[in-house]
Amino acid sequence: MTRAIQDYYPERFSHCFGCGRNNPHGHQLKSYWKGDETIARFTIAPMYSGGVPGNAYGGMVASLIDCHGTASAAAFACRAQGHELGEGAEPVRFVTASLTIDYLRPTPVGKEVTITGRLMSLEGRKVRVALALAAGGTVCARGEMLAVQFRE
Ligand SMILES: CCCCCCCCCCCCCC(=O)SCCNC(=O)CCNC(=O)[C@H](O)C(C)(C)COP(=O)(O)OP(=O)(O)OC[C@H]1O[C@@H](n2cnc3c(N)ncnc32)[C@H](O)[C@@H]1OP(=O)(O)O
Repeated sequence: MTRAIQDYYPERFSHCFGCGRNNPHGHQLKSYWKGDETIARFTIAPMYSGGVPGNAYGGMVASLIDCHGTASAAAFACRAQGHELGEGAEPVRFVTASLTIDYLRPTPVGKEVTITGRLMSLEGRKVRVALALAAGGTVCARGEMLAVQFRE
């Protein structure tokens, strides 16, 4: 299988609770290209239940959208520079400056969900990404992110 976008993050930036491959206690979300968009798949464990059993709590939904969004921003920026992840220099890294989430309907636990990302705009260090989390083909939450390229 193709390497995930997060697998290209340098070691020192791979400790994120949501998507760091070096965080054994975290979710280790993996995001991939799907055509011109990005996709991640994840099954939320029942322990992340919200107030209603069977439904995920909102922070978990936001966390998945957040980590997929920053990975997508890095991939979109890389491709816009004319190369793919893993080619040439280290990929640029992005952090979330702003994230809005619309919770449209409950997100189930124990079932695979998909998180997709679409490039909205790219302007200097700023990348805007439209995000959606769906279960069984039904969109449960939408997000919009402003990711800013990290100044090291
Ligand atoms: C945590 C560090 C990790 C680093 C590695 C990541 C690896 C990946 C790991 C996975 C990560 C998982 C994901 C996570 O959880 S990432 C963790 C959650 N996010 C953070 O902790 C980020 C905290 N914020 C910052 O560090 C700074 O504010 C950043 C770096 C974002 C910008 O500060 P910086 O001094 O660098 O730049 P700037 O202030 O000149 O702004 C630049 C431009 O952006 C515009 N702007 C800024 N904010 C907003 C806003 N809220 N709404 C609208 N616009 C905003 C601003 O007007 C300007 O526009 P323009 O005037 O140029 O047109």
